[in-house]
Amino acid sequence: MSQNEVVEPVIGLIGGSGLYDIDGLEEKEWRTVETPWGLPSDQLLFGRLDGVRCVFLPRHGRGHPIPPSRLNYRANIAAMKMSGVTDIVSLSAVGSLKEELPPGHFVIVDQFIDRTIWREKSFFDTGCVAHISMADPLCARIGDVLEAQTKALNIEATRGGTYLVMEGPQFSTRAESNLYRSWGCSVIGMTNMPEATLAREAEICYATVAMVTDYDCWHEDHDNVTVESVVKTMQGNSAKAKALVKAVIPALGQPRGLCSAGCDRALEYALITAPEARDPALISKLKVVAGRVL
Ligand SMILES: CSC[C@H]1O[C@H](OP(=O)(O)O)[C@H](O)[C@@H]1O
Ligand SMILES: Nc1ncnc2[nH]cnc12
Repeated sequence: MSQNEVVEPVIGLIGGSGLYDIDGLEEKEWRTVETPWGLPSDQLLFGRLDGVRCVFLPRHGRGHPIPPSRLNYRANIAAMKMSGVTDIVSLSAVGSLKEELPPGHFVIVDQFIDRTIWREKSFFDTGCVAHISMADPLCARIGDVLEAQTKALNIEATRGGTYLVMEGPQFSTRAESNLYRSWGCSVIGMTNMPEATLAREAEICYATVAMVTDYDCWHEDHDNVTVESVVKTMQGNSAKAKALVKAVIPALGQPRGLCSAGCDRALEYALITAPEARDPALISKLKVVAGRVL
């Protein structure tokens, strides 16, 4: 990868609760992509929007059969990488932890607090150890595009905010919800970690549009979150989300240089295992996500 390299972006879209397809895709084709970590949540939908190559994955599978803790996050991200994806936009339903972020509002998240405990969080393992930086876990370059396009479309959106990732599948207790509020978190959901970490390990730029569907369970003037309330609000959100996607893809899809935020070089100084101490079987799996540095 040279500093003068021209990248022809391929845009990955991960659709969350209530977002199971993309409007306006041409040359559409669902394809099975098998990875060294198994199968992703579903087939991937390949297509083009305004000539830009796109790959869509319904995070929980079509019909939403897979809960957050059982998603094969490694296969989902590896399948994106194997499909040539350079930039991922994650679309996620979230609860609001702040009065000023009402249902219908979008948050272009810039931080995470990861409270998940059951998930495989790295492609790397015994036989090849890597430590990437997660100081800035989301791609600010994609964030700039999302911010500009929400403004252009008059979508109420906030740039910046911390997404608390809980294990689920149960929603939070009120004490937990208030604890996360006291930590200054903006929104809560169950899926964006380890998705974002794995994207960074795979050197794919990743940004999240968190679409507020409810006030979780802390707000005295609002009912506690239910699946029904999430689905209902997402039905209202999905037209806006689809319009945003349609605007963002051509903006992100222009040929460019290396990512100004550096996500595409995340592994540059991350590997610590000496070549002679590496496990050949693991290295051969890792080639599809980290081949650039192996
Ligand atoms: C259906 S409510 C809970 C569910 O919705 C969110 O999913 P996603 O991030 O894929 O939109 C949340 O994280 C939970 O998985
Ligand atoms: N309140 C909430 N908690 C966790 N995940 C959510 N997804 C949508 N609303 C949520």
